[in-house]
Amino acid sequence: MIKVGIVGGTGYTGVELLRLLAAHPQVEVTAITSRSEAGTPVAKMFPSLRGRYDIAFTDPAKSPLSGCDVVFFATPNGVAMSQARALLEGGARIVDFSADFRMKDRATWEKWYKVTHASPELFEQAVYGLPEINRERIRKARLVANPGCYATAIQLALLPLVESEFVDHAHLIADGKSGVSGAGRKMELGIMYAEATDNFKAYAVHGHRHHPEILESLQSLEGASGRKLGLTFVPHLTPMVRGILATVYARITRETDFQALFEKRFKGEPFVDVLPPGSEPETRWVRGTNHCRIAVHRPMDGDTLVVLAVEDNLVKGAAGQAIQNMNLMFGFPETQGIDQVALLP
Ligand SMILES: NC(=O)C1=CN([C@@H]2O[C@H](COP(=O)(O)OP(=O)(O)OC[C@H]3O[C@@H](n4cnc5c(N)ncnc54)[C@H](OP(=O)(O)O)[C@@H]3O)[C@@H](O)[C@H]2O)C=CC1
Ligand SMILES: CC(=O)N[C@@H](CCC(=O)OP(=O)(O)O)C(=O)O
Repeated sequence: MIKVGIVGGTGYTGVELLRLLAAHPQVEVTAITSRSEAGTPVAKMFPSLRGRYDIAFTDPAKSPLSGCDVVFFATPNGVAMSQARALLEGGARIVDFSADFRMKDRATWEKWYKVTHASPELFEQAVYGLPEINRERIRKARLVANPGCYATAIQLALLPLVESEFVDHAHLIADGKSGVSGAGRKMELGIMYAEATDNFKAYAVHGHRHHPEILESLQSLEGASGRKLGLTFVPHLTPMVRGILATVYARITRETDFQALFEKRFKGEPFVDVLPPGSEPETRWVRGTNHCRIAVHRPMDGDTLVVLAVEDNLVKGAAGQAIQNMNLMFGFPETQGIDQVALLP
């Protein structure tokens, strides 16, 4: 049994982490922080967790995390980078949901996040937490940077293509559609019910912060070395609560069996499911689960490959992937606590 601390337990990814950890047999959640709800019992704020958690939210300023084996930061950008060092020195391992440690090129990171990084040495040491590319490094890591939700779906859809030589790597296109929970649990005009429901829009078309994250990570793959990748990424907000559908387009330059390429790449991956030919995946096929389901298409037998990937932004895109990383870091079975089946309808 390991002791778990959560910073930011009242947000969407924090409460999703609590839901999933409630079913994990090898963890005890000993501290959950919130500045706004300090003192409130967890089960009072989230009655769905009644009978599962017998503790209250604690003010993070009261150092409730000492003695934890692992601390999850389910907090906005900027929090983990100023608190990680002390926790690591105290012996904890960290999984950060935010973007604080996701990249290696600090100048590019600072340009996108418009701050100077508070822990440059940890920025270098952190391991990017996408198990499908970094499993062995994650096992040994003390600090894991959980990828962004768009970044997870889009990279999984692109991995077999970027690692091989069958498409034009300079002109890849990724179209991302996200549910509103992707924006977090906060008051903001654009995500209010009357603004986001019965509506559909693109945003951050000029540039989204997951774009450099995706490019840097894919560029670092062994199979991609030396080749310059070009990606156009356009995110969209859809009137659903959870889920991401990523549609990726690539121009075919050499013939191969693309279905077989994807099946081979993800064979044995517990959370990536390459669907049978002709499938058109729906976000509800993965809702509440840690799966990313992928379909490979070649419309009209033409020269453009279309890859569809669905994930739950709060699970494989955040809390579930964080637990997958924790399982790897602590030598637990990789699927422990995160082998749920989606709820239909
Ligand atoms: N939503 C999603 O689908 C995804 C989110 N992420 C990332 O995960 C992180 C959390 O996202 P999400 O759950 O949506 O965010 P929310 O806005 O829903 O929740 C943020 C949480 O952090 C706490 N918090 C805020 N500021 C601070 C602070 N300065 N110090 C300590 N705690 C703080 C809040 O509680 P309180 O204010 O009471 O302290 C709250 O519990 C973000 O970095 C986000 O980018 C990553 C992938 C997907
Ligand atoms: C719908 C929506 O608003 N989604 C968020 C992405 C959430 C996420 O994963 O972003 P981080 O990099 O901050 O962790 C966005 O586009 O900003």
